Amino acid sequence: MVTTRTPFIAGNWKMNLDHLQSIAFVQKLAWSLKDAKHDYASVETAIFPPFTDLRSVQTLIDADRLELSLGAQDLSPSDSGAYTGDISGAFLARLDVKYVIVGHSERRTIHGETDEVLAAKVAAAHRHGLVPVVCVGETAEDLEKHGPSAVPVAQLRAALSQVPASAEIVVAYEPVWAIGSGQAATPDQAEQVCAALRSTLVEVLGADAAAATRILYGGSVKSSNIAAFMREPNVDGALVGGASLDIPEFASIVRYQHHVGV
Ligand SMILES: O=C[C@H](O)COP(=O)(O)O
Repeated sequence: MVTTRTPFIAGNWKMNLDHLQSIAFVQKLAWSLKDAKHDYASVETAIFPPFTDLRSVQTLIDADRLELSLGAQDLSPSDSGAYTGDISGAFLARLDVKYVIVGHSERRTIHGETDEVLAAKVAAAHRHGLVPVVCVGETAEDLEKHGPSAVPVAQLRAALSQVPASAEIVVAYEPVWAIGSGQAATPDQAEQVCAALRSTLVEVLGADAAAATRILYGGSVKSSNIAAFMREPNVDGALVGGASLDIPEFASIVRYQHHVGV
């Protein structure tokens, strides 16, 4: 079976840009991509603003018919009730949010999220028709002790424990040591782990679902290294943090197909 996976470039704003800044930012990004005649069909482009920006950004996307996909940075494993500070997948779905990041290493380390919580969040996303972007990745210590693939593969298995083969997911391989460090993995390193993650998808979800699932690399992605990652057969896109907050830089990442030598 031949499956073509649409490349996916996602900007995770983390806790940056308030709701007013987000409007100006999205307008400028859209103009920049329009000026460059970006073909959204050839590279799906998504942004993941903070929760408080989602309504403003969704209204803008809707009013200006922008082809940007909207994502949220997290969701509650529960649907409603006494969970102070949590945001339900049902609320996100009402705002036309399509994707939701789960298991980002910053949630795992700062908020102590376990693989069990992550699996429950993946299930909650699917209950509300959201596509979870499941983040996995090893720390520098994991890398030294267990090699590159063991921890990301174990995290993926745990996250998939409640996923039916028919449900769409996106996987993001983000080595923790590469996030925000300026020291990206090499394309070879990324490919090695992404290939192991795809084999895991084959085992757990079956060959067809695995072939259709997009696997992203994340960790110090910039306009100068994106094209090399995208040449790898098992890397289908990128989850971009810091560089997604710089409009010319993010627009250049999104338009990697036009870089010289690609
Ligand atoms: O979600 C994005 C990642 O944490 C990567 O962040 P970074 O591009 O700033 O290294």
